Amino acid sequence: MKIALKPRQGYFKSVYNQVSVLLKKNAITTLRGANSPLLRIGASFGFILIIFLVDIALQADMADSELFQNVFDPEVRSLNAIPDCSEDLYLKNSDKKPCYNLLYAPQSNPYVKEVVESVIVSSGSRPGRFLGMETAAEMDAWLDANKERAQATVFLDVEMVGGKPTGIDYDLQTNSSVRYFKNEFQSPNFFSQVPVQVAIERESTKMLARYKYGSSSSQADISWSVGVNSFAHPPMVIESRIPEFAAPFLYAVGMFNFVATLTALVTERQTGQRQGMRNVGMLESSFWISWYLWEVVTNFMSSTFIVLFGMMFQFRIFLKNNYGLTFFLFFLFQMAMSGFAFIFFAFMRKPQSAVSIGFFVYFLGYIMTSVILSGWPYDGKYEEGLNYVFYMILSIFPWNLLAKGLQDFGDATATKESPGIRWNERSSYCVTDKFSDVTFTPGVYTKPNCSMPLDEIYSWLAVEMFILLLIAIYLDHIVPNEHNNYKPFYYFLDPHYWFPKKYNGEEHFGQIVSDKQASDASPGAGERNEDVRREEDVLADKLRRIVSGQETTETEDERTAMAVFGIKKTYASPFSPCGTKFEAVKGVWLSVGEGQIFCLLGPNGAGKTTLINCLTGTLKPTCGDSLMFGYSVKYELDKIRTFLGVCPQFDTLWETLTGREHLEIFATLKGMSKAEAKLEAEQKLEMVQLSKDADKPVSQYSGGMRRRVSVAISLIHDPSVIFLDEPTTGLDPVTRRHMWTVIQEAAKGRVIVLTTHSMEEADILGNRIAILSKGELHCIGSSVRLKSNFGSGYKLLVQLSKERIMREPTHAEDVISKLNALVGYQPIDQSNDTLTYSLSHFDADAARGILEKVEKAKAELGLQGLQLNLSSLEEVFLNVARGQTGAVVVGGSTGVLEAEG
Ligand SMILES: Nc1ncnc2c1ncn2[C@@H]1O[C@H](COP(=O)(O)OP(=O)(O)OP(=O)(O)O)[C@@H](O)[C@H]1O
Repeated sequence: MKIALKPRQGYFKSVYNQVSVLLKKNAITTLRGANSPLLRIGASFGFILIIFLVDIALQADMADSELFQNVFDPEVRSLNAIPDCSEDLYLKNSDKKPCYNLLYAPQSNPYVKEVVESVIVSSGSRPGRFLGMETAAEMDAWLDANKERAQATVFLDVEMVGGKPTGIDYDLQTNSSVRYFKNEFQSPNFFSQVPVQVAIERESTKMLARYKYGSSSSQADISWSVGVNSFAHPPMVIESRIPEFAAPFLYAVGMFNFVATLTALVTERQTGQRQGMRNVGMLESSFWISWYLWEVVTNFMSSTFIVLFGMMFQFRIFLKNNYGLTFFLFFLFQMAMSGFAFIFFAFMRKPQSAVSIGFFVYFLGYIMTSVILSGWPYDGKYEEGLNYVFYMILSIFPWNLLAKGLQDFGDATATKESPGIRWNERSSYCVTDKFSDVTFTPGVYTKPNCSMPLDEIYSWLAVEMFILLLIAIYLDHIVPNEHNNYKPFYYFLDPHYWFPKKYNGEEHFGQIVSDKQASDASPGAGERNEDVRREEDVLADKLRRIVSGQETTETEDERTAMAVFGIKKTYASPFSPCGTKFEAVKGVWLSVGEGQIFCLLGPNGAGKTTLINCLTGTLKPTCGDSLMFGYSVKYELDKIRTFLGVCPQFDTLWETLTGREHLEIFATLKGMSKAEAKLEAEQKLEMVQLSKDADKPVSQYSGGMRRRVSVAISLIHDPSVIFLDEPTTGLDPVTRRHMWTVIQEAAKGRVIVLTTHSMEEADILGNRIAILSKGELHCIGSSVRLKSNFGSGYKLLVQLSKERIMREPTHAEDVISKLNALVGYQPIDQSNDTLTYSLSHFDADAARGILEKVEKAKAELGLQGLQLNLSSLEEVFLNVARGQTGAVVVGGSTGVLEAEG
């Protein structure tokens, strides 16, 4: 029958209430958890501190240089000596051949030779370091063939008048490679060109003077000494190089939030918390909105702290640029990174991988940002050729935009006089035109040869943060989740996704009926236990009546408040459609009446949890469906969830939330108001005897206490159908008995499906019991019925009088023959004075009838005692479990749906 659904809140009200409570959950778990805000604030502070210290270290390093010191009397450097190409200039060629200080030409000219020899002597060089040639072309060819072997070349053209040299023209070429040695980049001009030039000029002049005035003339004695030094100067202002190295550190702050968000999301899914919330009716929109808003809150906080700490440490990029601009850059960057975290979430199964993913993303971003900081592709040429493609592609990654923004902020505050960027200049400061066309206004920062101004960066990041969220939601639908549920990639194109198809009972159940007919006709179908077969037939008849229109899903029928029609579940990897498939549940039919507790027993791996997951909508069954109070699980799950309570096999609780907070959150998700949720939490905590510990975090609960919280959650908001998957695991005997009372109380007017490995529990609680093994139901019925069908049934134990047997040796034979006549069988065992009769073929009434007959003859036969025993459920369970190997004892049957036991 269809039950009236509880009045539901409107969609927007539901979303509002659910989002509020989910935000509260996120706030509490973050505040109390390992990802405490202290860590996030600490990350902002820590990285800004690192930037500050690195800046100080760099400034100290620069301060050693003469440039940054007061120089009153600069040191004069003598330029007389030509440095040795190997020892002073470290000219190393790859083939390790000797190097030369100077190549000269023409070597056949005696005046040239004279000049060069004087150069060698005056500069104290080794003669082997000078190589003579004939022409300039010869020297060029030598240089081409001998890389990095010569420091300089000189071609001297000697003018001759009257057989005497009167003047010299010379061409000097020097090696212009800049080399790093002696801890600095050495200027080739200073180190080689000027000394060679000075030496050639000096010795040429001396040689010309000697020939003009005669070598003995005093006029030929020319003194020549050159030295260089810089101007005396005040120290140069040491400029901060923060913009050059801060980007990776500030990017790292954003990665903290990224990893924290990813870990929290994946943990929520892996532990089953997300599914648990879905089971009580959490809307997908509430889930995503709550996470998104939570990201807004945390990223707002984190960005504010970055800016505040930056200002506290007196960084010009935070002090001189508009605060709003720096804040927005970090905030929008972090929001876009949250979008990336949501995307990774769709693919991740283990929260531990979040850190590795974080490292990978950081490393990727680090490499990319190094390129961005070199100025490409956000320069004036961004529209040229392939540049535009890279411009677009690189802009997709938020870290590149962060690096560009930081670079602009840095450039705008490069010196103490730099004005920084003001709010209303966020677009105009960046000028694409070539430098020459740019108009500079004093006090206004202008960046020439620039594209992607801050305004555009914000737009890109803002669009990204929404688009990445949409992509993440889409991926969340199409990537198989932890239960292998997923939608086809084109799901949003299917009109039924937006406007659900009206569910047609006839069409839908018609398919199940024809599948049933086909399976009945298959070989081995007749070997099923008769009770199981009868259950199937009764339910299949009901379906046929629904299909033929004689009955509707709403037809009053208390015995089938919940009816399961041929549920099958096959597990197969969606990534390998050709892989092996495994049928965990092989077509189960069963019904549970209103007010009944239905116990589902079975060995490990029998398929109990899979069946329960199919019935609660956690798993999509491969075939079949189920009606709960007239509603189809396949088509009307959202309605069913309003009257469904689920206690999963494993507790899906948040370690940092208290028992009370759990109950309040789940009650609100189920649609209760704040005040109602509070009251409900109080009542349920009392019901499971947790009131005393209600305000302790779950991390301080024992296994049994956690189990009780899970049971309490399943009882919230008066559900009509409750699934309890091993609810009493880990409870002590006293608490377990109390829990049994709770379950029995809860069963009134409801349907309870319970799985347990405790036979005692099933015996006491179960109105009906079914044993599932290897995905198939092997028996179904009351405890008594199962015991008589699958156990050794009833046994009658008769105790004879010991004294009489001693006195009259024939007495025993006499009594046995009379008893045999009364019972109708021979005893199966006779030990001392006790006879055991097997009544395995008798049902409870017949066995009781025999007991009564023997009871009446008790005095006449002089019997000491009588006992009627029934085999235990454990024996039944073992028999059925063993029965899979062929030893099942199949008993007779009476009606299936009668209220037995
Ligand atoms: N996601 C899955 N993919 C593949 N096989 C699965 C999956 N989940 C369960 N199974 C398999 O289905 C079978 C039934 O598992 P299920 O958890 O339903 O058993 P169970 O009766 O609840 O066992 P237990 O008493 O140990 O809880 C097992 O063989 C299990 O290995």
